[in-house]
Amino acid sequence: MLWMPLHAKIHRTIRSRHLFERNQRLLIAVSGGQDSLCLIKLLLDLQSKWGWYLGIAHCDHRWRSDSEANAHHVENLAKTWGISFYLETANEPINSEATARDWRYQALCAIAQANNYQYIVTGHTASDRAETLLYNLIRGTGADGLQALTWQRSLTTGIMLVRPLLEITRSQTEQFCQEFKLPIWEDSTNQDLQYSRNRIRQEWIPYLRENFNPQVESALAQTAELLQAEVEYLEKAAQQLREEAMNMGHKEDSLSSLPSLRLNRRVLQKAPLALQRRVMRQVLQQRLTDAPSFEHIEKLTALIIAPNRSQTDPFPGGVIAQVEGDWICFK
Ligand SMILES: Nc1ncnc2c1ncn2[C@@H]1O[C@H](COP(=O)(O)OP(=O)(O)OP(=O)(O)O)[C@@H](O)[C@H]1O
Repeated sequence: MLWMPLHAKIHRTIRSRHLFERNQRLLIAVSGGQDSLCLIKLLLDLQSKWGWYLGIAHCDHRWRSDSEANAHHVENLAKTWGISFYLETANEPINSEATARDWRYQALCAIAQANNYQYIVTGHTASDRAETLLYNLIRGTGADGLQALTWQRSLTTGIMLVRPLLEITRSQTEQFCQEFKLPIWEDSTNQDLQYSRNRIRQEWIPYLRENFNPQVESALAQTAELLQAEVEYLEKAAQQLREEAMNMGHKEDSLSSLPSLRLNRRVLQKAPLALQRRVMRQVLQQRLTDAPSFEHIEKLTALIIAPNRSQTDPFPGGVIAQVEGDWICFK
């Protein structure tokens, strides 16, 4: 077998980041595009060293007219390689990117659960990470959005999503596919510039590459990597602070199943603004059905030093927060 630098790199990444152990069952999400083909070929070539059992899952969103042919194409590849193949087909065509993603992860989890896989593996690359970072930068998400795509994430109990290609760029996966003559299924919608994701990929990144930094994708992916560790650290610190601020403030509310909540202002006043904001966001995340907005978090954070009896406007769902001496109370 031809062993390329990419094989060695992925082998090292998997080992050093503890992405998988030996003899595990891995379900590989294969669209048929260059990234997931590169992924499955790399894992197949490493399979004997690690003793994995590999399966391929494909999701047919029925979005494109060639989607059924695409699914057959992936199925045939699985047959050629002698790997189990699982197909989920949407009941009706899904034509929005966000809905397609949600449905896809649900479908992949269902396949994994039914067939006893603990890992779902996708072909997201450093280029995807760079694009996600830029996309979230212009939406104003802060560090949490800029950490853009993590190596591992729990999807549901007992099932992890793992992305081993986060340090490999799209031009590397393309070159790898050419080298091994892997039959890439070209996704026609990737050319469609009505999707902001495609405009970032086809217009913004090339502009940055040509005018600012030839390695811009790796540079942005590296930024995401640094931010990931920082976000993790800050979230843990905020969680500890929240627990400290809630201490003794935790009393059962007889009218609701949620414990009524109060936060101690003296504890919060000693903390840096970065943690104050994170505590407030965590609290709101638990209380609101939608993700809390920047304004919601700022209003609540302002109560930490506001005069007694100050209060916020109602949050969606009607809850308000009010200062009662040393406490911020939620009603
Ligand atoms: N229809 C699908 N069926 C199975 N897995 C998918 C499907 N679409 C995407 N994935 C998985 O999600 C990853 C990221 O998907 P995304 O749509 O961002 O990229 P893509 O352009 O489809 O990537 P690729 O080059 O692998 O096709 C893919 O690498 C693949 O692992």
